[in-house]
Amino acid sequence: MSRSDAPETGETEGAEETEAEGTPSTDPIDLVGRDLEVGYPATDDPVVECERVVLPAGEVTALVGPNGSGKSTLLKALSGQLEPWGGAVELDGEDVYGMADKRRARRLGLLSQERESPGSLTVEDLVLHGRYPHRGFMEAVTEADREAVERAIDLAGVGHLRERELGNLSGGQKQLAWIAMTLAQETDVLLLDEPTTFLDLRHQLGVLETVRQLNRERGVTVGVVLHDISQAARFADNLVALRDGTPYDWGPPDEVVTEDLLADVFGVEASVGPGPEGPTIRPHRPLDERE
Ligand SMILES: Nc1ncnc2c1ncn2[C@@H]1O[C@H](COP(=O)(O)OP(=O)(O)OP(=O)(O)O)[C@@H](O)[C@H]1O
Repeated sequence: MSRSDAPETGETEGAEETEAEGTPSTDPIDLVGRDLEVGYPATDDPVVECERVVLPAGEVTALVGPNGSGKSTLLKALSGQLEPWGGAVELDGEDVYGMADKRRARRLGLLSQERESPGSLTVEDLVLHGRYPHRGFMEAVTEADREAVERAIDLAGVGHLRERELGNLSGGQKQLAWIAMTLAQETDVLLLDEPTTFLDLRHQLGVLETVRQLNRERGVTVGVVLHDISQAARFADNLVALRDGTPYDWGPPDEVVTEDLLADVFGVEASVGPGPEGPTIRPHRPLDERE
């Protein structure tokens, strides 16, 4: 990793837990991975190896890299959903894999790419699933749950779909419903794996603006996998660029997005120049002139 000092910014390692169990914190919280080795039952070797990665407190960090570079795997490991073979993940100094499941789910929300739910479930019922960490499967829905569901439905803009069954929705509509479910968890940390997949441009921008709003107004720490590096550079405070399961570089987009990165990580020859909202990437040859 070439920028070992950058993510130290804002880290509050070992800070004392001040909030009541499970209550969303108002203080931003760092999520840190150390000496991670992450693999799957079907893999002989780890597919992600990472000495150190930090999602700085109260900031938005985008994970970028080519297909298969380990972005989803790293995000799952950081979320507490895929226990690393080696190393540790800590949230504000607390071992994420040592937390009780309910506590972890109240603090870390993951929008995964792997989603399963009965097609007969309505959008509103799906969003209510996001409240289970707060009330347990057997407990009655409270007024607080109802209010959180309404907030999440409103933020994701799926009010008009609330009675619709998932099985009858388009890919983009389903995506928004899953985003609403994740938002209903109301966690300190929000981890989103390709939240803009299936969405048209208006909804892509809407989802990213909503995430930014939660970050700005509630101090939510965000980790997000985005495929469009230009969009990631405009949107995020920090980028982590992965190559072959290992961070190649990390830091502010202006520093990370370089011609070397595009060549070494993405295999693309392009020039990078300053732009009004972040680096501008111009491929050396238009796509239609390539072989
Ligand atoms: N469930 C699994 N079992 C075995 N190997 C897996 C599993 N999921 C992912 N992998 C492997 O782990 C590596 C990293 O995959 P991962 O999905 O994390 O990459 P990614 O950067 O998110 O890719 P993409 O951009 O295509 O979504 C790949 O080689 C992939 O084949």
